[in-house]
Amino acid sequence: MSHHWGYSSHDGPDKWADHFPIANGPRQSPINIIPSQAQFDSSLKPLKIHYDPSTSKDIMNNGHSFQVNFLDEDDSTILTGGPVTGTYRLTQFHCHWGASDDKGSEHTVDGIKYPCELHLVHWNTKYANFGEAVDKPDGLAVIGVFLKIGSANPRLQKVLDTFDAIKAKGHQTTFKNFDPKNLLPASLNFWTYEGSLTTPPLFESVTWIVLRDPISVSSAQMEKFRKLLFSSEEEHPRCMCDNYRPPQPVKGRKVRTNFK
Ligand SMILES: NS(=O)(=O)/N=C1/NCCS1
Ligand SMILES: [Zn+2]
Repeated sequence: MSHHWGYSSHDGPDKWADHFPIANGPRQSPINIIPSQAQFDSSLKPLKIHYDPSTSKDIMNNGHSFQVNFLDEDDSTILTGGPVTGTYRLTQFHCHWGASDDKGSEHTVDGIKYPCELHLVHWNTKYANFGEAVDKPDGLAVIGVFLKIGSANPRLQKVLDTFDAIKAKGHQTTFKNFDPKNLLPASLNFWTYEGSLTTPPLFESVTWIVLRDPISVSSAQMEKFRKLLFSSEEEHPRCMCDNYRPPQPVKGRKVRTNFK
């Protein structure tokens, strides 16, 4: 039975352990990244990202975030290299953000919160599909990209333009020929560590690849994220914001980097 969870005081991150005890596990995400304590690892290979825009399918409001879904029946849109072994297929991307520009990211850097964090979710093709991979220790690889307040980002605009159509929970609309590679910063310098989903069921199945450099987003664009709703059309409207989990205990884990 799927347990209801959310981000408010009665069903938010502080309550998740009630139904998902792994919330207090040894490799939970997100974490606060401390660059001075991260270790350069020369054995890390360059991150290889091959995304085919024709695999983008639709965009939906799942009541926790917006989510862009991809066709993942073949190796058209994949991640290889970096910290991962083998081939991981992109299945979806989504974001986490705050009610104001001073918070919203899940990972933090030296305690700094960004207003938004993008997650590109990939699953290991050694497993048959996402559902098989999602709870395996090497099942997923998620690329995290920080968004920083600055000039409006034209590459986000196609996503933002769908928000009126997916305002309420459960709404979905087609979203074709979108290339998520355009949402990545110029540099693929990253921090990597072994972690978990940051939303229930919080499986400890994610190799995190957090890019060092942010992409830009304007305050006006952030205001459009905040017009989305956690609630369905029948419910009292609740603004979709502060849908982020705060940093979790590192518990001795090492964070590696591919840059000095
Ligand atoms: N935020 S997250 O990407 O770690 N959480 C997820 N839950 C299901 C697929 S990705
Ligand atoms: Zn996420």
